[in-house]
Amino acid sequence: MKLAVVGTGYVGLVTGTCFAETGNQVTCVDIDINKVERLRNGEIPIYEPGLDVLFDRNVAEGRLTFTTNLQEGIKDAEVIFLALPTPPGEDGSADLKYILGVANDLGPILESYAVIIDKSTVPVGTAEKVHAAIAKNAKVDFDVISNPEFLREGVAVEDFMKPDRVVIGTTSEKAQKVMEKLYAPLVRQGNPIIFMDERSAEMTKYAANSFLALKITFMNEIANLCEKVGANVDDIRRGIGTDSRIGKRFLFAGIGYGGSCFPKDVQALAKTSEDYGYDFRTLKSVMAVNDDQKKKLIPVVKEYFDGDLKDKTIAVWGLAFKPYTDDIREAPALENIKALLDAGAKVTVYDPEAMDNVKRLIPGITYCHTAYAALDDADALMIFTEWPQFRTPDFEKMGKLLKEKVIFDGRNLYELDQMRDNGFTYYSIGREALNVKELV
Ligand SMILES: NC(=O)c1ccc[n+]([C@@H]2O[C@H](COP(=O)([O-])OP(=O)(O)OC[C@H]3O[C@@H](n4cnc5c(N)ncnc54)[C@H](O)[C@@H]3O)[C@@H](O)[C@H]2O)c1
Ligand SMILES: O=c1ccn([C@@H]2O[C@H](COP(=O)(O)OP(=O)(O)O[C@H]3O[C@H](CO)[C@@H](O)[C@H](O)[C@H]3O)[C@@H](O)[C@H]2O)c(=O)[nH]1
Repeated sequence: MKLAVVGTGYVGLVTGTCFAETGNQVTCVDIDINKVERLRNGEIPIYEPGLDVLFDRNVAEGRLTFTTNLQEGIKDAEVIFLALPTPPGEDGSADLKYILGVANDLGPILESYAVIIDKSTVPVGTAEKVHAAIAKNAKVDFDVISNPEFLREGVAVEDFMKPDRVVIGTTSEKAQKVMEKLYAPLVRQGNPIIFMDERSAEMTKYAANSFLALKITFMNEIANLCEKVGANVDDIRRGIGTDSRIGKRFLFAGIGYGGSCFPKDVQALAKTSEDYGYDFRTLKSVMAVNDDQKKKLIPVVKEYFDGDLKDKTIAVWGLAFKPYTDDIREAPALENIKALLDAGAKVTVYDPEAMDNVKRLIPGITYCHTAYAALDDADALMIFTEWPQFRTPDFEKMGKLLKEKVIFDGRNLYELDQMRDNGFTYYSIGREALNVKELV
């Protein structure tokens, strides 16, 4: 099949590459000239494990090409994916200007029937809006359908190639047949394609992300309560996660959820609810609790240093919003680093992939080549991303480099006993009282 993918961010690039891998002819379109130039030169602008092998193969075999020209990109395409940004507008709703902008441009240049697919995360009713925008100037028949994407950054290729399910929102039988053919190679293991109407598919995506954000937030609140009552959230997680009705995944308490999706999608669903006159109380709580959770460790650090961080150097391990990505959108590390700087501290950081992205945003901090270099002469360590290389460090070396053997861990990387045995003062999330004076 001939496919066009408009937008070559995370989703567009993974969608294009994976569908080329399943034998389709794919042209990716982006307005960012530099990005298209880099892609044409064989350079992948994002860090995503496993993508490079598929990318190189499909470029080399001529199934994956790139252009900045929409008309050239969609020529003869039977399927056109819109994988464009939907950032939060000022009022929290998803901003549709990129999607509707491209939809307006598509009408006059469509030359034959095509299925136009909203791959971006878009609010209920968007397929109808995209249809109307194209129809204004279209001379040929077309369908607009919803096909939300559920991939996670860091494991995007696997999520895409072996999806738990594919959700397709369309009432057109013609479009349904095209989608069955396109997705056939990806649902071989028996995972279903679930067909529904466009509005339900659009809602499914927001419901999935909001439910996962709720699950994490609930565990973060259990963790906060554990600190008060003297219980350990790790045990609670094991104790409830083994109940198959609850499930083991997305129960890890920490420094709050971040990333390019959960924060904006929870906010957008809350805005949709407001627009339709529904008071979605759990969503409001999720947002408020997560905002507080992200800032949770700063008062603990301040109290440890008797309220004064001036002349203190805090080492930070982890900038990305989660491991295996260089994405720093809504990463808890950023807010915390700014709070440290505001309090007069110096900050030294290390992240295996995300430092270049942060350099553009936060000047005035020291970027180090290794995790240990960040500790040299620092007064304390804070951890914000659970990169595997942080899990089994050389504690003796850490103790020698740090001025004080104290760690504030937003990701619960280490066992409490292990840290006591190694002589560290160790604060984590939901495993013992965070009252500094009681612990020191
Ligand atoms: N990142 C994820 O893990 C993920 C997962 C599932 C769904 N989503 C959703 O998918 C959508 C895209 O997300 P993303 O993270 O890939 O976005 P992104 O910001 O990484 O990339 C979007 C791309 O679109 C390009 N673009 C903007 N306007 C354009 C235009 N007029 N023509 C062509 N290209 C244009 C940009 O240059 C950019 O390369 C969003 O709605 C997001 O919520 C993202
Ligand atoms: O038990 C957990 C699991 C995750 N997180 C945090 O939650 C955030 C999001 O993590 P994850 O869902 O793994 O990353 P994303 O790549 O943002 O993926 C989410 O957002 C995508 C964009 O919509 C969806 O496609 C995916 O299905 C959905 O998982 C990160 O800050 C994680 O640290 C926790 O705090 N505890």
